[in-house]
Amino acid sequence: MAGRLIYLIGPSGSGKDSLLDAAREPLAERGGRVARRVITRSAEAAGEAAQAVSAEQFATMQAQGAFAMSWQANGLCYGIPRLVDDWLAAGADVLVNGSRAYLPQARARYPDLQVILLTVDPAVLRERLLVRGRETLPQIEERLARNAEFTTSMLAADDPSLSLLDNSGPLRKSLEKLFRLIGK
Ligand SMILES: Nc1ncnc2c1ncn2[C@@H]1O[C@H](COP(=O)(O)OP(=O)(O)OP(=O)(O)O)[C@@H](O)[C@H]1O
Ligand SMILES: O=P(O)(O)OC[C@H]1O[C@H](OP(=O)(O)O)[C@H](O)[C@@H]1O
Repeated sequence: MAGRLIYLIGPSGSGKDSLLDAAREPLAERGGRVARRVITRSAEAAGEAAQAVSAEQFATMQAQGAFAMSWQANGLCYGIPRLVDDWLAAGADVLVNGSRAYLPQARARYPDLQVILLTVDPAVLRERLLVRGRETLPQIEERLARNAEFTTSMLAADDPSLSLLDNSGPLRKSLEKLFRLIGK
């Protein structure tokens, strides 16, 4: 039986990567997987959970059909490896760090995907981006502006297929909520 794609989205800085990192082991114990993104950013900024590539490498990988999904945002290219399709076909549930803008395309390709929207108090969000310090101040302001636009439109849409998960509190609590939402 095919597994389910769980598409985690939310503002930059809301904690998607942190939650995915925390979910990796407990999900693996239940037969699930967390996808590793390919991103055109430096290896240092990409961290362990993503593969850093140059723009040229990304274009080559894309031309070779290396990605199940790919998008551009924040001046970067993002790819989700084709490997996730093998995992899904083998029956594993797969968690991915997705893009809000790419949701319609993701839905078209995976009609049964489960969408989880992370929310976080706006003041907490700003603070988290500043403390993380991965982007410059103008880049952080751009991300906050992009987030404000999406948050308003996504919540206004009142989409019943969207599950909301508030990550304003401790990560451990959010992890418990995530596993409840995905029924694991
Ligand atoms: N529940 C939490 N409590 C406190 N700090 C948190 C929590 N969740 C995440 N953080 C911190 O907030 C910052 C942003 O988290 P993270 O990088 O996981 O966000 P993200 O949604 O993946 O962002 P982006 O989309 O920009 O990659 C990090 O410094 C992380 O340690
Ligand atoms: O704004 P939207 O379209 O939701 O997503 C844009 C992209 O930016 C974030 O990644 P990161 O902060 O660069 O790691 C998200 O995870 C997503 O891939």
